[in-house]
Amino acid sequence: MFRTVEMPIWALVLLLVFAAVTFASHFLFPSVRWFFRKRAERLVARLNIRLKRPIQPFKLARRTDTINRLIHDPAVAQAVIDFARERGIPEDVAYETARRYAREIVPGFSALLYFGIAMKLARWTSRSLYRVRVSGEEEALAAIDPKATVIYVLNHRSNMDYVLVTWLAARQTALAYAVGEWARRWPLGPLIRALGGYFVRRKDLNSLYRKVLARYVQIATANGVTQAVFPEGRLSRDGALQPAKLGILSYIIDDHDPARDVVFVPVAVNYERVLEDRVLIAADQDVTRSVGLRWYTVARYVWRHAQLRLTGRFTRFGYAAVSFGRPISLHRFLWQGRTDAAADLGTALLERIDEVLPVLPLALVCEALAQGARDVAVVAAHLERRSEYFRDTGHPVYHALRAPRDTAMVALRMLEVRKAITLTDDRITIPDPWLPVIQYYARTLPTPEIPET
Ligand SMILES: CCCCCCCCCCCCCCCC(=O)SCCNC(=O)CCNC(=O)[C@H](O)C(C)(C)COP(=O)(O)OP(=O)(O)OC[C@H]1O[C@@H](n2cnc3c(N)ncnc32)[C@H](O)[C@@H]1OP(=O)(O)O
Ligand SMILES: O=P(O)(O)OC[C@H](O)CO
Repeated sequence: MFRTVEMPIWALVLLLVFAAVTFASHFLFPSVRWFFRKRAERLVARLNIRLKRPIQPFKLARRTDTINRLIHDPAVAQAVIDFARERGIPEDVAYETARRYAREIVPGFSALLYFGIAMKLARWTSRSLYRVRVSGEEEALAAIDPKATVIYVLNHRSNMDYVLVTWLAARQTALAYAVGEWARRWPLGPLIRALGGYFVRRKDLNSLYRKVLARYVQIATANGVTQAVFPEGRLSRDGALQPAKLGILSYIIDDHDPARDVVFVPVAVNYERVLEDRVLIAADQDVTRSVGLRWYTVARYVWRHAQLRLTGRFTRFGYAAVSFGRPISLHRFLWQGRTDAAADLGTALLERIDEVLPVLPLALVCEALAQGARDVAVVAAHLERRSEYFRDTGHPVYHALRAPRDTAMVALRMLEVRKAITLTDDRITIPDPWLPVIQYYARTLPTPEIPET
């Protein structure tokens, strides 16, 4: 018992490492986890007093519990059996596939990360890049039944959309986004999950995957989780609004329980400078239409941006405007009787986004240029006329300065800084490679009304 034992140093080190790991996993990690859990619970309790729409217990459940709940859902269990039969594979293999899908989809949520860090970062990023303007938020949200599940429905212009809108919504609630498979890569994947985003695949979908995704969306909706969806399903490549993808909307409709209404809040976003504009335009001209954004392109951009800031040469990218439209109550929408509710809802939501799409000076200037104006006075006259028109049709119209010529000049200077135009006295020249950019911004204006014949 008390005899001395000799052992090589490497074996002693190994022994100590094992002992340390065992100690940490049995005593330290649980208490550290418990410590953070307690802190998070206290934070959630405080937040839920302040937030208009408190964070739902479902969102705070442990990720493994939600995954188990999802794969033991009766509809998923049936889909597992059907999938196994369809593919001629054993049921336990199909079951494992369903579990893999559930693990891929289900998020966790860290209130500490979301409200403590991400929202501060989102506010700083939004404000330091843009002059942020918001309209219609109070009116849109005031009349919504507090028991209803709210789904924010946004047009997709830029990766800034969710940064901006999540920060703006943080006074009301935490948003859970449907996030494309592009963000599954490390380190984005775990980060987005911890911010409550659930992953969706946009291609290679099979019946089992669809069922797992559909049930996740339905269970979250039934449990009151406030969500955010980009119905266009991807970034607009040409600046115009795209037709709605109906997947998520149809899942929500299919499981609608009149006892808990679902209210869709249209949110329209526009920028005077979309950070990815040229990448999107290039994607629009590519056969695959995929965005060729590489990490080193982003790193180079961030580096140049940092240089501009450090040398005090950075000026903000003009306006970023967010506007809230008229909400749609699903209960009332379905009550009106529909043959294709998903298609009708998708169209109605995009129309309501279009209805409140913010009108920014740079877009009006680009519209004039795209129509052939090459003189500052003509551009200014166009801006004045079109601003009035859009104001009359109920769109939020933003002007930095009152005089149309001054407003037009601010936008023209922004284009000049990018070398998208040259200004000689009052004459404007557009180098050919920049024409698509001018047309892109012109298309960010609300959809022109089709004249009656
Ligand atoms: C600095 C600090 C930052 C802080 C910040 C914090 C925020 C931290 C979060 C990050 C946030 C990131 C945010 C990323 C933003 C994106 O990644 S956007 C891209 C991902 N999101 C989306 O795509 C959402 C909208 N998309 C959908 O709903 C898609 O439809 C789906 C679900 C992905 C499926 O894809 P799909 O197959 O292309 O879908 P679709 O053609 O619409 O049809 C699917 C189903 O719809 C149904 N359907 C279709 N048409 C109809 C119809 N007419 N009637 C009835 N049903 C129909 C059917 O059930 C159909 O299934 P089948 O019966 O054919 O099998
Ligand atoms: O536009 P995509 O298809 O590249 O999807 C990327 C995401 O929508 C960006 O948020």
